[in-house]
Amino acid sequence: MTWWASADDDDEPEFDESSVRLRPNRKGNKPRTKTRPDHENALTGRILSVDRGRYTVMLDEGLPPERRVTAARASELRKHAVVTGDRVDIVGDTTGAEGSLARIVRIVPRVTLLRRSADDTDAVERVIVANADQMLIVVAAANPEPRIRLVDRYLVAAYDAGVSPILCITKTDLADPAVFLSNFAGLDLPVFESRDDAMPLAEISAALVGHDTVFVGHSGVGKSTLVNALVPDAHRAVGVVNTVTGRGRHTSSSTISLRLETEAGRGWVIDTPGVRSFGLGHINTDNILRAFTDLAAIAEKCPRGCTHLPNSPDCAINEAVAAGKLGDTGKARLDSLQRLLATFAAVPAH
Ligand SMILES: Nc1nc2c(ncn2[C@@H]2O[C@H](COP(=O)(O)OP(=O)(O)OP(=O)(O)O)[C@@H](O)[C@H]2O)c(=O)[nH]1
Ligand SMILES: [Zn+2]
Repeated sequence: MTWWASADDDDEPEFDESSVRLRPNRKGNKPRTKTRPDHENALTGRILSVDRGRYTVMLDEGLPPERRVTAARASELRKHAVVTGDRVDIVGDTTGAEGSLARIVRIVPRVTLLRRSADDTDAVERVIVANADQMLIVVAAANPEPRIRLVDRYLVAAYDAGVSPILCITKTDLADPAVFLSNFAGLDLPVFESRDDAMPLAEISAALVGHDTVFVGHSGVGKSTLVNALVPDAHRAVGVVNTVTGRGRHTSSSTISLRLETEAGRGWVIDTPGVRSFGLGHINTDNILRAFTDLAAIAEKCPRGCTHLPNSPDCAINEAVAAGKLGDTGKARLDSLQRLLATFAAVPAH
């Protein structure tokens, strides 16, 4: 379905994206505007960054080459979050000239939507990134100490959003990450180990080509170091965005899309310096199980409402593992699943 705003909206005043709040558990974020297919001249592009109501849009390839256009939401879209990674149609002044401002009149239906609650009890949710298909979770082997629970939260958020997680453990020069990594042995989780004097850039790049990968991780884990090594002009790109929007240096705390260029192809790195953890108030546990395809098939034989936790009566997965049917791998998988489900179960009801 296509959603259009009216053609004659005035540009909206500045609007702080962080204050856009959505009702919980709503599927997607579809603007409820009337269908107005009168934007035949609309150009489609991708939101690279958002800064207080101004969006930097990179037009699709084939359109004026990689033109970056500053745009604002048409008024009928103003209650709907438009976020980094969104694909949008824009009209009006799409020249990208200094001081020009185009209007966003349509959000192309999203493939994925990464959301978080402000905290676990928050009844509202925030949209972080649209259309990412991978999440690179960056943790340090030490300084700061890695936290299993935080990684679990990222994993739960990724599985819920239908985004494939990848783990990158940095600062392996400071500590051996083997014990920490053993916690994730049961997962289908590619793992990269990195130290700043020997970063596996070719391997990480290869995993990112052809994907939109959102990087998450606490401040200080070496995320910027990694992003700058992967995308050498990352700093320049940030500078360009700031110049175009004419705003200060606040983009360092916002989500930004950076183009990854490699000999093997291109991809997108979506840096999220401001997102430190994901509240899980909006999560649907079924989505966590769905990420464990092997176990999900067995869970079809579970009783209705089965939590699949260790004390769950007649749980088919627990029974299969206890009977040794899935071997050691199955046991590790179940341990991982149960830890993630417990992460969610620990969330207070609201
Ligand atoms: N020992 C060691 N230090 C590292 C490594 N990678 C990054 N660092 C250092 O860790 C500190 C934090 O690195 P950043 O890249 O700024 O980390 P960040 O996660 O982007 O943190 P913010 O910039 O605060 O968001 C810096 O002093 C880096 O030099 C590593 O592999 N080993
Ligand atoms: Zn079960």
